[in-house]
Amino acid sequence: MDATASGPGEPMIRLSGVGKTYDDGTVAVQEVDLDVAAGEMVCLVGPSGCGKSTTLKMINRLIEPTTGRIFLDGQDVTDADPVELRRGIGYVIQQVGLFPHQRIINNVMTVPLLYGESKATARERARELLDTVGLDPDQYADRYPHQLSGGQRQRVGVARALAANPPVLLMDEPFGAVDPVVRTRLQDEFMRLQRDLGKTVVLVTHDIDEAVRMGNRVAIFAAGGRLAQYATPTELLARPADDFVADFVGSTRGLRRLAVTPLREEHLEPLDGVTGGALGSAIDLDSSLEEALAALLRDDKPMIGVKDGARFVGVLTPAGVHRALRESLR
Ligand SMILES: Nc1ncnc2c1ncn2[C@@H]1O[C@H](COP(=O)(O)OP(=O)(O)OP(=O)(O)O)[C@@H](O)[C@H]1O
Repeated sequence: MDATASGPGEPMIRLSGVGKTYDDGTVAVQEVDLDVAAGEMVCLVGPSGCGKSTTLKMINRLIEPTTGRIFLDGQDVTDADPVELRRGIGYVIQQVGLFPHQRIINNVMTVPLLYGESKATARERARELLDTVGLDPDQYADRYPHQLSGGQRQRVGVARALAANPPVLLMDEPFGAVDPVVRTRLQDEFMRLQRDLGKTVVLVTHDIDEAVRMGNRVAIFAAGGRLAQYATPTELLARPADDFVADFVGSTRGLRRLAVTPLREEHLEPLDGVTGGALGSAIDLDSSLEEALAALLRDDKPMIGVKDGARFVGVLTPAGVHRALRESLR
């Protein structure tokens, strides 16, 4: 296949044989091939030092690859001007990198101002973006970074990365510095935002749960910068490519599969003839299998009712959960 061909169906990001050997001889990334479709969220995951950040930073040329080529929307960017390139790619890092002595609004306005917007337009845009990431501009715009919680600062980082309206966002451990509860909430919010805005996202994490929860596809890196597997969460958990991946996703990967497998109407049984006493409290059809199984166990009933909005659509039994898991791979 001609990797330079552009056109419909072309990936938004393509890494073709991209590798990095640092000057001291460290092979951080072996030759990696990786396509990311437009609007897709891809998570790079793996143990410490396996080359995830290096791979991410090669996409916006903060680090120069030593081999291979990188295509953005069909264009070879390996020789592009790195500064120009970075303007079209949002970048979010764990430490957020806000200017400590500037108010939140000014931190976000930096980017539209850089693009030559007037102060008034930049301010308006920054306020909209704060609102988009769930921070009330009336309350937060005039604060300084140290007057915000870690999770709030992280949202400002996302707002600033969105300010140039880039089609692509790169995120390096964006939710790493916050506690687990805030982390889950930020993950949920960000997934909703990404779906709404249709951004193409590459996100680095060392947390396999975060990766399979958020990624449409997940790239698992192994020591020495080897791409061990690139697959959907369901494929990855059900069919690890090798022992390293199997070990990394863990012996409880069956449970992880429950979290990433949606419930479907075809896995339900009809309501007919079911007496109220056999039925646990109802769950929504858009639940994951994990939520469904948790509800079954909680109610200690042989089956649970499933609703689509206000309408009962059937009952789920443990056998239905099992069938759903098996069929999720077809
Ligand atoms: N400037 C550098 N010079 C030499 N080696 C480097 C340099 N930067 C990173 N490395 C090495 O390259 C390898 C990959 O580093 P990288 O930061 O990409 O890993 P990572 O998977 O993101 O790790 P972590 O999860 O710990 O952040 C590591 O062995 C690291 O020590």
